[in-house]
Amino acid sequence: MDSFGTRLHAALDERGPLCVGIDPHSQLLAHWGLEDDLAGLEKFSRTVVEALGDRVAALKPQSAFFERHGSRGIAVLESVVREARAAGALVILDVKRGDIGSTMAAYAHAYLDPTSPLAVDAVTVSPYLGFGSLSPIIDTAAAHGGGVFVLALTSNPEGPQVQHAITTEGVTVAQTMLDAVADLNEGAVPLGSFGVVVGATIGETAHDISRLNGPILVPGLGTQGGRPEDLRRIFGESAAAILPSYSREVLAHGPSVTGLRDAAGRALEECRAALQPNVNG
Ligand SMILES: O=c1ccn([C@@H]2O[C@H](COP(=O)(O)O)[C@@H](O)[C@H]2O)c(=O)[nH]1
Repeated sequence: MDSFGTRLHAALDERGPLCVGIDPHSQLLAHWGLEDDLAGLEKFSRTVVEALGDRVAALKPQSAFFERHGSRGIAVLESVVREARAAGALVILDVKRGDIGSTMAAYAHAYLDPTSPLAVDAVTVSPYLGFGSLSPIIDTAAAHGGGVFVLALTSNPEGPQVQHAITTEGVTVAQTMLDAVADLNEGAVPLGSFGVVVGATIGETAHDISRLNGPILVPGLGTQGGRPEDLRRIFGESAAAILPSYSREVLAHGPSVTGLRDAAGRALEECRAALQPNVNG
């Protein structure tokens, strides 16, 4: 199998820069006229896959909203992942795992070993037990063509307390993570499989992402206040492998399949326009 970086590069070319999150919030289930139960969870998630699985580059189920329904919620997540991948979307499981290395090896098996029932294309991980603790999941991704997105500069207002802290090397914690991911991607063509998460809400920061050679997953758009225009301002020339991600902003247009497709189409066109190279310099 091609590497995740290669598959994502092709998906961005073919389908454009958009990831849609599958976040079955109780409020969204109610808005769709569904009960906050297993049947509601299943109907909601399957409708998103039916509407968008054949057209967006990536779908990003948020594991928490499935976990809250217990083991049967996880079973729904398994089938949603299978259906989304069969429809041609890459699946990024937003699960933000981070633990000691030996436990990370078990998470790696759960999400990135193709023999696992919950195998996906890529996962989000938290590096705040130290970047080295991620080695087992990075190795598993490399062995099986999977991807890993490392939290660097998150979209929530509390993030800078940790991520902007200055390390003993005199750079921010976030810059340390950005540099460590860049090292993993060195020389990868057309795109490395190791990405970072950088929120669209981070505003002006002096972080350098230019060496990354990997994808940047960008949540925080729409409901959290980030706008497509922020993408070029934040990423500048590193805008080549940006994967903007919307959840509630698009999901609020269901349960109509057409409503979801139209909302995703608008988001895609706005992001595409914002990421277009500025020919006038
Ligand atoms: O920095 C981060 C990392 C992850 N997220 C996740 O993305 C979605 C955002 O949902 P919206 O409805 O588009 O606000 C959600 O699953 C978060 O857990 C993030 O927001 N910020």
